[in-house]
Amino acid sequence: MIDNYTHISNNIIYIVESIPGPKEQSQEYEEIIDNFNSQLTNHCLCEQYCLKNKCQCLGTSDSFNYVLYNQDKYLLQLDLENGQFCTNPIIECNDLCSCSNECGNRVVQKGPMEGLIVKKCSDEMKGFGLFTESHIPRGMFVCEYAGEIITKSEANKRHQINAVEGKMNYIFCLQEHSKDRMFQYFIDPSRFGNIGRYINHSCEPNCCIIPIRVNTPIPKLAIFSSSDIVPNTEITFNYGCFKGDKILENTSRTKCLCKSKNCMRWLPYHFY
Ligand SMILES: C[S@@+](CC[C@H](N)C(=O)[O-])C[C@H]1O[C@@H](n2cnc3c(N)ncnc32)[C@H](O)[C@@H]1O
Repeated sequence: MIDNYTHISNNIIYIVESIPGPKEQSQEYEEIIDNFNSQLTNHCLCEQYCLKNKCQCLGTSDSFNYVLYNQDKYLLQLDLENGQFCTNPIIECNDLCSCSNECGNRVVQKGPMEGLIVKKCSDEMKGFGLFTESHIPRGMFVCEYAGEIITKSEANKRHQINAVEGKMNYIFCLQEHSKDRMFQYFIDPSRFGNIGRYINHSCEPNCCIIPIRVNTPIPKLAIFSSSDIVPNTEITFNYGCFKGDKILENTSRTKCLCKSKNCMRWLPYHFY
């Protein structure tokens, strides 16, 4: 993966992809390590480009995951019936696939888009934010939200420490539902992270997070534009994208400064 970005602060270590958090004696941690080190067995035998209905990787969704935009740029496929992004699980072609590196089912694995910059937000309380210098069409892969993959108990511990020390919270919890099971992944880019760690919340965001699998069973938290974005705009997503988020007014909560018309006033709060 190519990623030419760096951090503005020397205290944060730049990683291009998520890595396991510090060693722990727990079954949950062992599962993280097992999954991190395993290769998805699913792979295709396509020649050069993958074809719908023939490709094993696309076989899990009944359409292409991405559509060609221009040259070698691809956009996330929209569900034509409702105009939303498809919610099928997305698996990209991987190291075991026989298709070429130019196959259109390889997007997130190629790294973040160019033209992203980190700068102070006009509202100082928000700290830094991620901005785009170029136009972004709807459905474009912006970057991953990469950090340490940690257990639920480590996430809770770090969350409490952040609250006591008045530090910003960077932990993102992804919940995936499969039949009657629920899977949770906790990603913390506060110490080890990529450019995605600077993305602020908005109640009317221009991006969304979509879990995408490449080589391993652990999904990448991929940030895609959910609308066309003009140059010099701040990149945002809604931090509270799952049921169970409570919009309670509470003095310990962070006031939302997104300034959107439908602002919910507080940052979403997850009970893990
Ligand atoms: C993932 S970080 C985003 C980058 C961060 N602003 C920085 O300076 O590094 C999340 C933290 O940024 C701040 N933040 C993000 N969105 C915000 C918003 N809409 N209003 C106020 N603070 C926000 C909160 O402190 C939150 O815990």
